[in-house]
Amino acid sequence: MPNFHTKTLKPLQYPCTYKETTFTYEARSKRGNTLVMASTQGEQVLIRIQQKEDGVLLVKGDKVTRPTQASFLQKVLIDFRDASEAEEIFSNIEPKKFLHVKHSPYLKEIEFFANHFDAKREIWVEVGFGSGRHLLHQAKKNPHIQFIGLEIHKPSIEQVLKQCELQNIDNILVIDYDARLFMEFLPSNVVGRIFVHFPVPWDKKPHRRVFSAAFIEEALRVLHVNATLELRTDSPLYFEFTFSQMMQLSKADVHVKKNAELEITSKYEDRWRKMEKDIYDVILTNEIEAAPIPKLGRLHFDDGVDFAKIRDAFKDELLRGEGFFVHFEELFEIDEKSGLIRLSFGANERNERCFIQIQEGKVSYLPETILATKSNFSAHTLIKEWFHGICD
Ligand SMILES: C[S@@+](CC[C@H](N)C(=O)[O-])C[C@H]1O[C@@H](n2cnc3c(N)ncnc32)[C@H](O)[C@@H]1O
Repeated sequence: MPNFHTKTLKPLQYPCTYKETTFTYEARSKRGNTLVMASTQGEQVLIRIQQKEDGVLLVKGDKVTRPTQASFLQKVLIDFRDASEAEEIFSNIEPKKFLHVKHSPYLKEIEFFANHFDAKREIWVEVGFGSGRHLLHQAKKNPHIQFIGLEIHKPSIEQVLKQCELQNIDNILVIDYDARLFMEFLPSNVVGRIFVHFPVPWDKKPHRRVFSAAFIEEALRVLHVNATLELRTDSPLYFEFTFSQMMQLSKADVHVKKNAELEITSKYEDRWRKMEKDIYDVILTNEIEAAPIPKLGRLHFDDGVDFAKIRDAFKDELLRGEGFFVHFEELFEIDEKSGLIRLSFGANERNERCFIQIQEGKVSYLPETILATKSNFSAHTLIKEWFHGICD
């Protein structure tokens, strides 16, 4: 992440503009950290100034506001450095130092699936596509199918997008998102096949596996009748675990194969075969048409709150619910009536890091794009109760 270190920053008068960047306000926390709200070319960026033990200030972009291009963050930091006449001790904010996943029309953000994705043709999903050999092979062989590739490893994403470009493959959408939570974003009965090939076995921490009762339930909802959820693994423990999860369904059509050949083998499969390991397939066929679900909206607050009351009651606090949590991390004050709360919340597997902005009593999330997934909604309800507990 771009950042610079300095011993001094000249205070700015807010709001002010320097070159193409506008600095709107500054907010301070009791821990001695500062946030500066900046915007450039229509993008909002929060700058975080952290007081280090040796008196040095670390200035960087806050992770919560992610501009669409890393270069915007660099620009804002350069303008802030110059506007506040900072003398850098260390810096890596000059352009061209950061590599990021290349822009591609096939790389999508979760917002796309929440608000714009229209399932016009049958969808096949591959979870954790890795080198992408299987995904690319299937996409070339089935041009009438819309593929969605889920992966959390950036170099693998980069590699598959490059192959799509080189091989003119236009029926794969790629998303950097945890597969355990992704299915919630798909409509019911639109998917023909879900491939989970050689998932990380997590033999010592089975709760981290992609497969769980909740994952199977969501997978069955998105699969159309006669469509399949397919696990391929070299781990006997993963195989037994998945099979027993499927056997807990009240009715299930499950097929099991050992050492079946596929048309294409992945890098992992090649490795296990060389080691003469057994390979297991577990294939669950969906037999039930699921009810449609509404599109996921965004979370928002209807009621106002009193910032001074919240500020006086605030402490670093962790609240837990079933499968979700809310962590109120730090409160920043802009003035008597306005401030920001930095928090993380949502599913235990994948949480949102964001701010709650309170300005003249009005409450909103920053960024505004927090989606009402099941876990986020439960956490949001807990946040509202917490506000009511303090303000009522
Ligand atoms: C062992 S590799 C297998 C890759 C590929 N399927 C193959 O057969 O070669 C597992 C892959 O799953 C990805 N992965 C792990 N957990 C994931 C999750 N929760 N959601 C999406 N992808 C995940 C990893 O980044 C990794 O690329």
